Amino acid sequence: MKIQVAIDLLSTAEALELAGKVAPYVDIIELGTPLIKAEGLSVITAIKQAHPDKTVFADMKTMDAGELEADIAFAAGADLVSILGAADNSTIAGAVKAATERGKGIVVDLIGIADKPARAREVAALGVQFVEFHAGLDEQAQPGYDLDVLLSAGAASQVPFSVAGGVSISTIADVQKSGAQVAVAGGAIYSAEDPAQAAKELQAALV
Ligand SMILES: O=C([C@H](O)CO)[C@H](O)[C@H](O)COP(=O)(O)O
Repeated sequence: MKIQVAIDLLSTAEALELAGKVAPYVDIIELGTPLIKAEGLSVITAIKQAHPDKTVFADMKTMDAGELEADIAFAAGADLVSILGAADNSTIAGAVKAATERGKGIVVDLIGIADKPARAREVAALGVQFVEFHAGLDEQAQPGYDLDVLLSAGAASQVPFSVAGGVSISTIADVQKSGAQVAVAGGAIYSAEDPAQAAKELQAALV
């Protein structure tokens, strides 16, 4: 299983600093949606230039104009771009077209989707790289939030998937057991006192 650090900070300088600390322990560096909105596509270019050996994930969360939005993120240096699972199939197909032309990949984010396994199977058939079983920061903050629900849904989907929703050192083993290809960790790394150590421990917890 790969580890993806989600950088939900708000400046390119902070993102570069964090990525520099944690890069040795992660496979994928994700530029979070708030970061891209705050800094623009230039943050993608800055991170890719600093870490050309890493997979750079632009969390665009695109809902429309899939081909156009994916293409501008790829042109800026992204290797993977997220499109929302709530988008029309034509939006996802357009993004996949852009990815295919550039030799890159699309990840569909199932945030807000009720029947995640069913939608995962639909979008997998459109040629996406993998599907993200995701509970966003607001959903995680609600009483009774349970990561296990996401893990069960991912396992039931029978398509390549990632998991994002407050993954931490206490849950990463369960994420791996669920069969996920990628564990996404944001706050567990960027909010840690020592982000490099936190990322190292996540990596060390993998079997
Ligand atoms: O995608 C995310 C969220 O929508 C804000 O951009 C997070 O990066 C994702 O939820 C992972 O972060 P954590 O839940 O803090 O691990």
